[in-house]
Amino acid sequence: MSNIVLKNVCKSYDKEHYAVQDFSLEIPDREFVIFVGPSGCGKSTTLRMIAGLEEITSGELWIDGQLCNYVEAKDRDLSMVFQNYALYPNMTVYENMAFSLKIRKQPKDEVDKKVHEAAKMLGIEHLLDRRPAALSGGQKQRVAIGSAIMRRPKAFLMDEPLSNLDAKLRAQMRVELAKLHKELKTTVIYVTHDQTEAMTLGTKIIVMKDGVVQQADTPERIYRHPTNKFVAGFIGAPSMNFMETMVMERNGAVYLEADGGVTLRAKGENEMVLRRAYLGKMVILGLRPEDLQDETTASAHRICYEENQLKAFVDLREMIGAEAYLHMNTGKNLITARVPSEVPVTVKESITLYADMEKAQIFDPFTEENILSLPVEKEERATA
Ligand SMILES: Nc1ncnc2c1ncn2[C@@H]1O[C@H](COP(=O)(O)OP(=O)(O)OP(=O)(O)O)[C@@H](O)[C@H]1O
Repeated sequence: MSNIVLKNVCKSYDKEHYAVQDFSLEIPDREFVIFVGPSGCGKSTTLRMIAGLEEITSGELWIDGQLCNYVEAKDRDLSMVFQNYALYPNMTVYENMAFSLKIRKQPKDEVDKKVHEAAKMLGIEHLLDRRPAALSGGQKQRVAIGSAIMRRPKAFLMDEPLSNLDAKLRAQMRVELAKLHKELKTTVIYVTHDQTEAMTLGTKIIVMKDGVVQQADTPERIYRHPTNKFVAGFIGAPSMNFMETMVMERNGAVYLEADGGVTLRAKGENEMVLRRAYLGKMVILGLRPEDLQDETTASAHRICYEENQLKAFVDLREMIGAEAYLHMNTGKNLITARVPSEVPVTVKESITLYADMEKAQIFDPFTEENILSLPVEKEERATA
């Protein structure tokens, strides 16, 4: 069992800027936590502080109930996997994997058993006699992971372990890491800037920007209930569409009006909040590409109404396989829809799309916060 807690952890390298600011998080045992965010947002620094490779400027790090700020890296019982493999070039795969157990003076036959078990799990048994120079990138990464899992540490810390691999290998290793996590039943803290890795591997995702945590949540909630416009735009590919819209009330219903004659009716909790706080004001409407559908798909999803349709002109059609991305403009706004590739529309044609307004996200134009995350609304809904 291991439990890792960070309390208001800060890191500043130069006394003027914070690389990490006020980072608080509780990581229960067996969680697969992902730190994700753009380059320079503080992901690796946070991981390195947990590992003990970087000093904590202020705040507290607790591992299994022990304050660890000043505990040396080697005494924290954590195992780290780096992007650049960190293998000993003059040792064979077997020797690399056995190394951490040998220096702990474990019996030879036990070491041998563990190496073979891990090699089998990772599909590298046939490579045990080779040296790292004779391995491909994917094989080296498997060996690095194999070396890390020889011991059963309190947690595995992984810093972009798959970023040197090509797209196909990365996808394959992603699946293997997910399986490994299930088998090893150990906490993993994993740094990436790849949001597909974040969404598929994480049980919890921490989205960071400029050293500050923006949202710490499950992949589903990060995707469907982003706390602000940054998280909404960062997670999801193609990115969420954003449109500046004016909030209007007509015949008792609340509508969002954008340039180019776009008028969409607000639904659910969004409607409630817009009516109370935003009538006659601007807001930013966010719609994921898959929540803009052609007529046939919209009918199947029962979202085919006049009050949520918009006409757009197709600038580019990208064929992906089962789906196509339509890059369009509605006058002022550029938007992307993800539709079945059979939808018969080509470049320079216009198409009518239906927005699934139940799934729309709406952001305050000044704070860029999701209007459903505003404190006043939280209070009111909590007491409703
Ligand atoms: N040793 C250092 N000295 C000074 N500044 C540093 C040092 N290491 C990192 N930084 C700064 O701290 C900030 C966070 O860096 P960090 O490496 O944690 O970002 P990251 O999110 O992991 O980025 P990337 O995805 O590019 O690896 C950056 O502004 C970086 O320039």
